[in-house]
Amino acid sequence: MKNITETVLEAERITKHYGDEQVLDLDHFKLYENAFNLLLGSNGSGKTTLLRILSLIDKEYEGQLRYRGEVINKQESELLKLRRRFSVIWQEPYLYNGTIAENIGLPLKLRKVAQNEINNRVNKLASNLKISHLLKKDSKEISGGEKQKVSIARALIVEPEILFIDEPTTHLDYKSNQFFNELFTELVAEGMTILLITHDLYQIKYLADYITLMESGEVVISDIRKKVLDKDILGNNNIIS
Ligand SMILES: Nc1ncnc2c1ncn2[C@@H]1O[C@H](COP(=O)(O)OP(=O)(O)OP(=O)(O)O)[C@@H](O)[C@H]1O
Repeated sequence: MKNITETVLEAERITKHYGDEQVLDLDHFKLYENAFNLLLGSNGSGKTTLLRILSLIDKEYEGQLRYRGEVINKQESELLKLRRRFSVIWQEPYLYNGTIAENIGLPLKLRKVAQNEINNRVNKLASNLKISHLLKKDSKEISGGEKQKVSIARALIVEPEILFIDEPTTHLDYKSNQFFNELFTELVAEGMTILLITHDLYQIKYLADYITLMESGEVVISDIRKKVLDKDILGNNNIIS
């Protein structure tokens, strides 16, 4: 059993409102370093809302976040520095106008990496992800599943310290799902921290190191996989698809 001890991100007493409606009321949330962290909960329980806050995309909340023990300052320049260490893969992939190669290389371009190095890294990653045949295509010319693979490549190209993934498997076939499950597991073994929102039974039963279960904007269970599964939460069919 893996030793899960170091937290890389922590959220303390976070609340979030949309208008008058309170959608998050979290006492504490911990993201464990070098671990496969899963976030579970039924539709509307607040998972994506929490992911947007932890990945520093949404700063309209009350409470505080800590990165490696230090309180995160909400100043834009500070947030940008940290955001550059994170990547997010969304449930609905969004590609920009241009070729697939340009889409995958964009985060490196924004980080002012030289074009020949961008080309080399894009080619290598595309080959690893078995999407080299898509590189010259226009972003409007590919299927939903292919778009999701490209958005995964765009997230991985910067070799993020933390990878946030919001249910990426909707558009993927069985084999592609297996492929990415193996890939994400390897990335964690190599030192990446992953936070994955999922309803997928296989990922819950076999891939998770640490599981947090949300209900109505609150964390109701938070523990290592074995202890959570011992509580038999999977009987709640709103958690798994
Ligand atoms: N932009 C928004 N404006 C108003 N309410 C919102 C907005 N985004 C989310 N909500 C509400 O916040 C609550 C939490 O939504 P969230 O998307 O975080 O849930 P979730 O657990 O990710 O759900 P799902 O499994 O369906 O993706 C829901 O009640 C939702 O209706």
